[in-house]
Amino acid sequence: MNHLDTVIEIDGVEHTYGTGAKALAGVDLTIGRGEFVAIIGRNGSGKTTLAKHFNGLLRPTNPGGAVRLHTRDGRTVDTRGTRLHHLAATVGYVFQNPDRQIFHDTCREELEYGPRNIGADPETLAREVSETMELVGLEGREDTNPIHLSRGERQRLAIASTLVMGCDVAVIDEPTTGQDRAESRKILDSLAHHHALGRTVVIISHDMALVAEYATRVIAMRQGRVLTDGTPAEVFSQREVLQETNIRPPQAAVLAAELGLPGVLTVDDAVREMSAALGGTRSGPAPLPHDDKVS
Ligand SMILES: Nc1ncnc2c1ncn2[C@@H]1O[C@H](COP(=O)(O)OP(=O)(O)OP(=O)(O)O)[C@@H](O)[C@H]1O
Repeated sequence: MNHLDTVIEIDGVEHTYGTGAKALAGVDLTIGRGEFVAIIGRNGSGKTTLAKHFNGLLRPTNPGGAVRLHTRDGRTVDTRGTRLHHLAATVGYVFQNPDRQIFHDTCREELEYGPRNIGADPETLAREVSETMELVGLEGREDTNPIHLSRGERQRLAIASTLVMGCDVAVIDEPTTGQDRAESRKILDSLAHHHALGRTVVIISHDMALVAEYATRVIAMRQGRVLTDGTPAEVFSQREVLQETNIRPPQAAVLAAELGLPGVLTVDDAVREMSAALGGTRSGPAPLPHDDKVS
């Protein structure tokens, strides 16, 4: 990836909390424009601490560590020494608990608040609010009080209130925790629509099936360092490496690997590959002959 494509640069970053807990033990990576990145790893491996460095919510605690953002207008800003609201124009952050960032009496006011503060004119504001409500599947709920939304809808509203700011990178900490399958999918679909507009998305997730389906890049963390980093296919094929951080690849991938079908990540991939292996069509699974051995 060339320098122009880079939007976030993490350079030798360590972070030790005041309690003495060393959450990041030396991280180097770059996030490129247009990536859909999933950060994975067991509890306490440093995912949230790393993600909070992306927009200056946390800063490196080692003098040699640096986080630099490359803005759309060609500037490079170091998060150390730059005020949070300047950094927020490039990287928006959605917290794990949506209720931490919902304050207004209607969804419309919730979405209008940020852009109005940075001087959006009424016409642009109205258009952006309506486009973003549609993007997250909440169209028609503009006048609803957020307390009447389900938890999943509030999560989508919190995401929308970040996306509406037009930042280059949206970082969402555990967007699907506590959501059922259908709602998790709606949340990830919203992020996929945003990504399709050319934006960069970074999620922290424990849901490997969704990570495999939506992310273009997976960064696995272990004990404050990057354990492995690559495409979902590359990362999830390293089963022994992932075991070091207690991550099990998506079940479809594990099953397919056991059946000798590498490169499978999702249930759809598995159906297609198994169907082909059994001599069926690519459009659906062939019936399994009774005496056929598939392993
Ligand atoms: N505010 C804090 N003060 C002190 N220690 C902290 C703080 N936040 C996190 N830690 C510690 O830093 C380490 C990394 O935590 P972090 O929350 O970044 O990990 P994580 O991978 O995001 O975990 P989880 O999946 O549970 O959210 C852990 O040992 C944690 O206890």
